[in-house]
Amino acid sequence: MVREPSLQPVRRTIKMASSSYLAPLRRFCTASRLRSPARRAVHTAMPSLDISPFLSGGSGAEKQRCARELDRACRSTGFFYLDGHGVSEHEVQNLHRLARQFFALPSAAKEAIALRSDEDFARGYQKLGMNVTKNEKDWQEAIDFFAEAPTGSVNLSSMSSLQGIDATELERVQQFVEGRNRWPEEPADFKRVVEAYFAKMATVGSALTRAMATAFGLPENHFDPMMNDSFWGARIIGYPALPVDAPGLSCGEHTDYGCWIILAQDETQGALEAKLPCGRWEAIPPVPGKLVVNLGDMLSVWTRGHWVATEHRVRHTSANFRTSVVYFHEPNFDAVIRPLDLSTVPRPDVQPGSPALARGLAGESCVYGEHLFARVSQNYDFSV
Ligand SMILES: O=C(O)CCC(=O)C(=O)O
Ligand SMILES: [Fe+2]
Repeated sequence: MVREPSLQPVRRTIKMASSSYLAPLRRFCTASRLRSPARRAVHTAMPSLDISPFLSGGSGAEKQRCARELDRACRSTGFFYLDGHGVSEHEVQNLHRLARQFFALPSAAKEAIALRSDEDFARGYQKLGMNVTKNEKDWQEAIDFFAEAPTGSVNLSSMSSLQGIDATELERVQQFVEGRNRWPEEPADFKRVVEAYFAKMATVGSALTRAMATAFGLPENHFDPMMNDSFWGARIIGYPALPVDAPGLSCGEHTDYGCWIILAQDETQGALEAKLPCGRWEAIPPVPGKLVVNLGDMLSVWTRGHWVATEHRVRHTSANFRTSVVYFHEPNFDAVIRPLDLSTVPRPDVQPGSPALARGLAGESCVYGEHLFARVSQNYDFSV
């Protein structure tokens, strides 16, 4: 017999937070302000989580502890370091080596896999200035990847905002969903290594999702129907130093769109920054052996903002060429996301960012693909 998920523990957890959600955030901001600058330089105020209980068969007690820690981190900072993820430091360094080799190629070789406005407009290489955040050019180049949905496998008719749109626009969504990734021929082992890394990230993302279900007192597989065909995304990003007179940033202030964003930074210090609940920007330095995780907008919908999709940005001002490999573990494209508990008071300061997200936060259904498509469509400037 399939047991109906009990929402009781969820209600309890979320209600407690809704009445006093600012308290842990205030504590966090005060505590991190009190740290000495020297301590902050080598360490960081961000929490750490060991996900291994959910990746490699931990005991019930270990999983409960991990889920509690996850809940705490997601309510306070919305950013945390990840241990026990199964990726060695050697693998991460190898990724960065390949990324640096790719970005060092002559532009013709990189343009051979350019992202194209007449194809799916979202997969492939973007030269410097092509990526845009909030209408400002980002000082970065990148290769973007998405899941490759088999033809006809995604149910676009479930997307309410698509019902009134014209055929051309619908065709664009279809092209986006069913597009194919563009892999460079050089470096020769790029595709093999990167695909293997993405496959590992998919298992890490699933483990985080099982931990989330446990944190809410739900069966571990509760989110499977919405996440079992993840429309994942990934970016391999190269950042030259940000010129002092650049109009934008290396990557402008934003929240990410889906669920779990898993970041492998290179060794550059002080580039990635997250906005703490008190409004202060905090550097997220790389820590050897650890990955960084932040939360996307759909986790905000499920929890009505009590798990924080934290704003972040990159300001890479030192002279080296920085690389970062970002994996987005996301819901299925046509997944319907609704708050887990409609009696929870939404957190008042969450910015909707798209009509679909606004509906989700208000408790109506929000189809992930609608939100994603709305946000991704604003990300590129094809005129450069
Ligand atoms: O470069 C980084 O470390 C983060 C980039 C980022 O936030 C993004 O691509 O969404
Ligand atoms: Fe991001």
